[in-house]
Amino acid sequence: MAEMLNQNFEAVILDMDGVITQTARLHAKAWKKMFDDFLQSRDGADFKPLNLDKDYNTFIDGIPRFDGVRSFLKSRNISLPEGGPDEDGQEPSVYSLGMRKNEIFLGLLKKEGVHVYEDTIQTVKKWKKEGLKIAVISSSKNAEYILDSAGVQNLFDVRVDGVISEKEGLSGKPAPDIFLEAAALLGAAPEKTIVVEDAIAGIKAGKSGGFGLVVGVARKGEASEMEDAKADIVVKQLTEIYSSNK
Ligand SMILES: O=P(O)(O)OC[C@H]1O[C@@H](O)[C@H](O)[C@@H](O)[C@@H]1O
Repeated sequence: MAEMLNQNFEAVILDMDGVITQTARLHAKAWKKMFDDFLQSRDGADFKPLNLDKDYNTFIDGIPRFDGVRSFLKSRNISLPEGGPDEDGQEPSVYSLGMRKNEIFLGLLKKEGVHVYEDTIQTVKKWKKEGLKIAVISSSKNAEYILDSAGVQNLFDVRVDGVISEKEGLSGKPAPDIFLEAAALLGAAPEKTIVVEDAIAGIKAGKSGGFGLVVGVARKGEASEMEDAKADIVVKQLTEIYSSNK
């Protein structure tokens, strides 16, 4: 592994939820609660609940909020209106379901707080000392708030999140746009840049963007799906990567 990193990389771009902060689990919990409530009210007691391993990882994880709603509904052949901030909120729509999920997510964040993964913080500090430029990216519109709450905002030279992506018209993962934008802002060529991801959509985005190394972080042992998505290396913790970048 050290050999693979011995290639004079200039920069690292890390995903936030699940790589830097322990918030991926809260997103998953909020999505499940929102969709299970919706499916139950639509289909009654026999409803087929959202399966976190299959449905969440395949259709929702890592992608922008309303893309996640659309993608899961499509997987169940459910069609809903788009809706929007001006609707009365009574009828389910892509917008109202997405906003309901965010309400549940923010409630969980408030209750549980934001915690970081120490292996990531330690590794980022080491990379910074070695002279690598570091960016954080996230599909989430809550990224700035989460990084601030965790007190780690200053570790990163650049941030491209869900709010910025919308403003700039960037396509969501698995499109590579968010990573390419972060690399451009860092002034680093993609082939000289490492991408660190925990979601399959993010690994696919890193690969299609032509990044020099795509690292999958499989904290719960989901390594084989990451290998299938062509991650260059898969680790359980970032401290497994020991590079002097020389
Ligand atoms: O709804 P938000 O906070 O803008 O986040 C969108 C997505 O952000 C990603 O980082 C998460 O992995 C997804 O689960 C989440 O749905």
